[in-house]
Amino acid sequence: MIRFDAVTKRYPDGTVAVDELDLEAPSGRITVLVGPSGCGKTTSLRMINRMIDPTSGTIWLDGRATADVPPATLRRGIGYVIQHAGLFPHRTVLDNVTTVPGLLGHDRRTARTRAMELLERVGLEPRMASRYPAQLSGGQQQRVGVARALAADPPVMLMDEPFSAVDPVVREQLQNEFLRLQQDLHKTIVFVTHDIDEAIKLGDQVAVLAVGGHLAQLAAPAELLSRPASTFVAGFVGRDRGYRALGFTTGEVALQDEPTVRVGADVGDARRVARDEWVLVVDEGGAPQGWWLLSGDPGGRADHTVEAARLNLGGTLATAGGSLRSVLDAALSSPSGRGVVVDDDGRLLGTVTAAAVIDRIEALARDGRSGDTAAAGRP
Ligand SMILES: Nc1ncnc2c1ncn2[C@@H]1O[C@H](COP(=O)(O)OP(=O)(O)OP(=O)(O)O)[C@@H](O)[C@H]1O
Repeated sequence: MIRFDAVTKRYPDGTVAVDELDLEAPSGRITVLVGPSGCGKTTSLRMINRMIDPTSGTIWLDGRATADVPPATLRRGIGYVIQHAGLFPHRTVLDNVTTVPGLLGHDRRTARTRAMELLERVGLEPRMASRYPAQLSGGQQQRVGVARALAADPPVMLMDEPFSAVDPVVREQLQNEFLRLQQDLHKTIVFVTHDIDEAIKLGDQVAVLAVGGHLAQLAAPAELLSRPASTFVAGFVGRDRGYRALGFTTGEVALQDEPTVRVGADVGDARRVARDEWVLVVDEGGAPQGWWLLSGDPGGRADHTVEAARLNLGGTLATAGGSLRSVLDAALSSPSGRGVVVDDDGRLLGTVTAAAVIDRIEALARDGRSGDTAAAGRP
């Protein structure tokens, strides 16, 4: 665990970047520091590995005051990833990873094998190993940065805006892979971002800092969205937070039976079972394939069967036990107005209307709770 105890950083010019900060980052979890530009996120992060020393206060790492540990020793147990990855431009990808201090003590072959494993782990193909950083995309460079930080297998990782320099699609991929990696590795991570959506997606807990290095709120993402502690946090957390909070809320919504036909069925059969002009079409295994519009059927066609090519694929699928946000989205995006809910194997369980989801949300709100806001839940 990392603990900030009344930590203040005043720079020589008098700027107070961090002011009496008290904060705990639990072991094995992701703590995100988020806040507007200049609120002291980077300063706080760099005080953990002593790139910056606090003016006053103490930072504890697993019960030891970091001020008592020589910086080089401290940093062996702390990986550090920054924006643009900070790779050595004149070294290959492989050399960038093998030359970190944690691997230096090993013989060349061991270091190389470990580096190749790490590159694979972060999703890079072996052929990338001989390239130079400039020959990689921004996203690939960030992956190398993560691999390098993991090289010494440090229990702690500090990450300063590691995914900010890439486009939104790559960014989302990197975030998802990072979460998958953390499920295996259980590192103690302190992650800095200015992007509240990234904070909410990645953090087990989120610390919102205000300019001057004050802690405005420390809470799990769902709590931050549903109960911002001040107008500053509410403003920072931003619009749509009621809807986004649903991403952390699970709750049983009663499903209705949905009549279905198979791909290739006779349109007459579809008409017989249909509840309205939309019929849900499933495959042999009962997995939903799309919706068939009866009134859109030209009639009198020779084949006159339900064809896969003419299905409406507009609706998203929700998984039973998923968030109410995903169920509501399935309902709102369905051409029939009925959201399709499937089991973990993708087989149809039933459908649900947006009205039913809203009723459920209102009932939960009436009960004064926000469903099972699991700390581990992700939107
Ligand atoms: N070496 C320095 N000397 C003087 N002031 C500094 C120094 N480094 C940072 N600051 C100031 O300390 C405050 C906090 O800076 P810091 O970089 O920690 O903020 P940040 O939240 O990470 O900002 P950003 O999101 O813009 O990177 C800012 O007002 C900054 O100008």
